[in-house]
Amino acid sequence: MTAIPRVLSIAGTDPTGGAGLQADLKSIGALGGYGMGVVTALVAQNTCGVRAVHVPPVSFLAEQLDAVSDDVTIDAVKLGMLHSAPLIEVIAAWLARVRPPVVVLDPVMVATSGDRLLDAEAEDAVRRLCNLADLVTPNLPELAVLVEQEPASTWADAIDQARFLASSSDTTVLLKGGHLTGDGACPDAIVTTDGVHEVLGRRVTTTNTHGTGCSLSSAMATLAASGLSWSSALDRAKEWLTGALENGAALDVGHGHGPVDHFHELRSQPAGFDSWTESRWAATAPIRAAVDACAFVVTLGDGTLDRDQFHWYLAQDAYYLGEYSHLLARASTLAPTREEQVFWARGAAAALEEEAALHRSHVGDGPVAASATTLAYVGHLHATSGEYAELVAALLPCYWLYADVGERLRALDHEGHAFHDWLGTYGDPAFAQAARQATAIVERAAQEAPAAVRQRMVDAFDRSMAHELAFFEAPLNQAPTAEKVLTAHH
Ligand SMILES: Nc1ncnc2c1ncn2[C@@H]1O[C@H](COP(=O)(O)OP(=O)(O)OP(=O)(O)O)[C@@H](O)[C@H]1O
Ligand SMILES: Cc1ncc(COP(=O)(O)O)c(N)n1
Repeated sequence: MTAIPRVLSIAGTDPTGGAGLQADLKSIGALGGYGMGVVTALVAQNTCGVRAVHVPPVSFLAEQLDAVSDDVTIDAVKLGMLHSAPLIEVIAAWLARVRPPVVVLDPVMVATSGDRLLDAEAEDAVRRLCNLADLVTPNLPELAVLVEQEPASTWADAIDQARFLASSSDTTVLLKGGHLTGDGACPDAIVTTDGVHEVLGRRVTTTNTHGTGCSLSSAMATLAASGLSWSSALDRAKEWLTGALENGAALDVGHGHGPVDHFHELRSQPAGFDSWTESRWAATAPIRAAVDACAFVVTLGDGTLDRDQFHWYLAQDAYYLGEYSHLLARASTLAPTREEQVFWARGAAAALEEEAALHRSHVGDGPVAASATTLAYVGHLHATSGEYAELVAALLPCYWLYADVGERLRALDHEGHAFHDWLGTYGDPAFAQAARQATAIVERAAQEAPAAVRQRMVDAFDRSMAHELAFFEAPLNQAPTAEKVLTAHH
């Protein structure tokens, strides 16, 4: 597998670019993949509806599929509009032969406009195809057809149906709550026979919903091919898609159900937008440079670090993570939305698991004597914990800096490296995603905060950055220079 996953969409077309193959290629690109496309059906449609469908001969579908797989290694496949049973048979035979490592099936049946995109007689063939897919992404009416039941009217019923499909087709189901009506939530979930990973999401008030299902499924295929688990892929895809829905109307495309903005994350911020997190990141560049240059990080990277000093650092890290978990749980308690509550609670659980793993692997059972440096960092975090915005600003550097430094350390790893077992744990895409989410939460909090709170956030963030530097310097027992770096900068 390459760093840039090669993702093939097998789908119908939408000449207005909001759904089908065109939406898939944009989604794959937006999430960092290389997109390829095989056309099942040419659809004359726009944001108002479908006008006509032209299906090339089935033999031509087979020729397109072979043209791709004879030449290119495919890391993931997304299946969208399949039109009819003969096409599905060709695709099933090709899948069985080529066996791409990731297969996502979006069982497209009816467009948002109400037009059929799948022959009614082909439903059985789609049911059988579910067995060949690693992930199936039905909306509620499609799920009902697949399990041959009435459409679920509650989320709990929908989860039961998804569990039934996961079990009967031996697959994983991404259950989508877009068709549920009700409060401000718009939940999705990864459902397996073993459990449910829910992503609550917020419902966007917009008519730009054309192609959301296509976009989500191809995003999932791309993220899975990048190494994310289905749960982590959904966390990331949902955040991206919600932003795409929020920005869709500004595209001003069509008069019906317009498209979402797949590339919203790449666009420059509107004039006058001042990113709080970016400005703190830039302002603390001297501290980040000092972290990169400090002897601990340098010798960990080149493998010459003293083992005792490494173990001392890990023990401090274990102590820190125990306390950090408490503060993440506190952020969850103070969070203004369910989504943020869940994010911090998951972070708290992950920090505890990491602490336990460190004890098992390197630290042992006994209590850790926290150093003055560690206590100072933890004390600072506690001091910010009276107010949500301030606390999350203080918590962010641990996520962001660790992901940032980890990426560079990971690049130095190789089989014979003295710290191979440790460096290999850096660069986890799920952690990078959590760091991005934490950054987005802090950005929102900063945008909404009154000036005085914003100022306290600056202080909280910058001090945490300085404590991070001191933490990295402590194992080699250098005098902490964090204070100096900060003072010199201000
Ligand atoms: N108004 C909305 N606000 C936020 N998320 C939404 C909204 N509508 C749909 N979604 C999300 O979009 C994705 C697609 O969901 P949906 O249930 O609409 O599937 P679909 O019907 O297959 O989509 P399509 O509109 O392409 O047919 C899901 O992640 C869902 O939660
Ligand atoms: C080729 C094609 N594939 C899928 C959809 C479903 O998307 P939506 O339900 O948003 O119209 C579509 N309209 N066209």
